[in-house]
Amino acid sequence: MRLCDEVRTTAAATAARATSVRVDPDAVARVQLADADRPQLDPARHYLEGSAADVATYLLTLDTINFGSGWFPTLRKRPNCSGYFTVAWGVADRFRAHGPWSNRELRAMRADEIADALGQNRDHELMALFAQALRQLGSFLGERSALDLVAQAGASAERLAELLASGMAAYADRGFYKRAQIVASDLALAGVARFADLGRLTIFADNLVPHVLRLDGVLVYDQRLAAHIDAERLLRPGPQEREIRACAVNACTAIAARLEISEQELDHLLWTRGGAPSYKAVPRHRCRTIWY
Ligand SMILES: Nc1nc2c(c(CN[C@H]3C=C[C@H](O)[C@@H]3O)cn2[C@@H]2O[C@H](COP(=O)(O)O)[C@@H](O)[C@H]2O)c(=O)[nH]1
Repeated sequence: MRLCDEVRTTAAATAARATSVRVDPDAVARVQLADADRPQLDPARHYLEGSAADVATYLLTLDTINFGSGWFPTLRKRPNCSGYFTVAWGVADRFRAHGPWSNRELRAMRADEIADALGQNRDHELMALFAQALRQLGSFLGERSALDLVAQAGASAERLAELLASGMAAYADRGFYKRAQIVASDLALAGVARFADLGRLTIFADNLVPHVLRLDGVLVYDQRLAAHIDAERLLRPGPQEREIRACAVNACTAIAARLEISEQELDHLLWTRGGAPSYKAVPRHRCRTIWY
């Protein structure tokens, strides 16, 4: 089964038997999106000014460590930056100062080096996970560049996601493949790759999009789960956080179809909406995982 079909099938099955989360069909029908500008990458907090090859390497490097939301409250953030933007900006500044890490340097990546680049404590456990994921990327690439990998995917975002998910345990987010899918989306947003099938992608199931859907009434959490999250207690990886992500994927397939936009575009609109103060004021679920 193709990757995007696996995600949709898994999400529909998980949502159908979910016991802690349900999708409110009336709220699905009411979702409206402001005419937010088209998805774009912030050019200050992302490295977009280099050659297409270096920007592609930057985004593949960044999306390999585009996780850790369960630890973000413990990260040292840059001013006015969320956890993700702190990481994105830190990697961008490393590329501006020293250029990309070579594949050989990725294979030798240590927690100390990535922690220093991101301005974090060297003994932070997320830095060890980032280093491990980057070492995997260096081994997976071998002597290939990011653009070599894109060429191998033959203008297919789904094929690129499949190459990543089958090539690295760090991308094998079974049933969701959030980071494997977002790589193609980010490469396309940066204009360094073109894909004919971005419409095949699902949303990128993280913790922010479901949070926006919850506050907009689309996802309804049972009382115990809601109380756990509102108390800012960590959610263990497992059935409940998978139900949250699966119901978000499932709901967004329906919302995107109704609004006649792609799930990739819907994801960005909802994710961007999640950056608003009213959404940030309410706790979202925190799960310490390498998937998001
Ligand atoms: N669904 C979805 N999840 C996304 C992104 C992005 C960034 N995408 C870039 C592309 C275009 C935009 O302009 C962004 O610059 C990060 N994340 C996830 O969010 C979480 C962090 O959140 P916070 O704690 O607030 O930093 C974390 O799990 C991270 O993995 C996205 O687009 N969609």
